[in-house]
Amino acid sequence: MILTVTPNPALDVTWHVDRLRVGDTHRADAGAVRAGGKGLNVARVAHAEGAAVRAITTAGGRTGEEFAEELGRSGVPHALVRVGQDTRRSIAIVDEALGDTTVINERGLTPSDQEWADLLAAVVDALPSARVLVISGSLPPGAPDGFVPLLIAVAKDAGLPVIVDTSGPALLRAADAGASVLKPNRAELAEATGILDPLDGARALIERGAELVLLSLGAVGMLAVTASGLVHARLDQPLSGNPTGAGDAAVAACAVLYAEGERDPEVILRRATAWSAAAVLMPLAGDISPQWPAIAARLRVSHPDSDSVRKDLS
Ligand SMILES: O=P(O)(O)OC[C@@]1(O)O[C@H](CO)[C@@H](O)[C@@H]1O
Repeated sequence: MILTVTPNPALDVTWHVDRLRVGDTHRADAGAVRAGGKGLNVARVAHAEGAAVRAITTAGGRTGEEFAEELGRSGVPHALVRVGQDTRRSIAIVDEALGDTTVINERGLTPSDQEWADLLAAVVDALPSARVLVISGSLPPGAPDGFVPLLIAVAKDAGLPVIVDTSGPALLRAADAGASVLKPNRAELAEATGILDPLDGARALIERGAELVLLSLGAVGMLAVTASGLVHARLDQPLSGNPTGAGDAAVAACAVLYAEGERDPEVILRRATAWSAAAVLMPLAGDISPQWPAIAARLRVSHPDSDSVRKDLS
């Protein structure tokens, strides 16, 4: 079973508009509302692809009620820790003309010390039936610095690999704690490490203790960086659509393969890049197109040296 934990879930609202103009008034059909947050999207995608999953997260207030109802309807196996604060919202506005998406993420409200302890206990309870732990998404303001390292430690003690997709200082802490896989995008990597060169940034995470860094690069595809080398995968032609949740689909692919015992970075990178691109074709985060095997067949995969990667990324 793939166990996901989302410390800062969101009620996702997605609007589709013909053309987004800053400062203008727009009319849209009723927005689609989903129980979101990165770990929820990972669980949805893996569940839809037939994997056994369990999504653990918090829910509170009126938004939390709506979140819990939608999650119940989705059929994704889950456990909710009830908290006193309202679940935050995340707004995605898809510009149909540009094929681009603007996202506003509320920062989220801080759970109490007891609620953090309840969330940790829910994860610890589920660990015995898990084959991989996924920690995904931002942390709410005021989150304890030690929360992500503690989750990694308990999972590693139980013999499980841990995949982490987070941002800010938590990304560095996850590397220091020896996460098996980290999946930053270019901006998150530069912000967390303070290193502008993406290759040097990814290698800094490996030196700190991560085994594999999957660096998502948008239209340029994805890079797998390990202590022993580099693999690059990209599509022959980038796809346009809604990229929200594309990174979560990559994490889902990685989690499914890790749960099956796969550890080859190239195999993982191929599936992650294909699922990520297949997510862009779907209107809502948390879904991937059933066309993903055809997309996988269009991948160009290489084992480049550092200089040619840098040229590609400049
Ligand atoms: O604030 P975070 O946790 O970084 O991102 C939250 C979020 O934008 O990410 C998902 C898409 O990846 C959405 O479902 C979700 O609401």
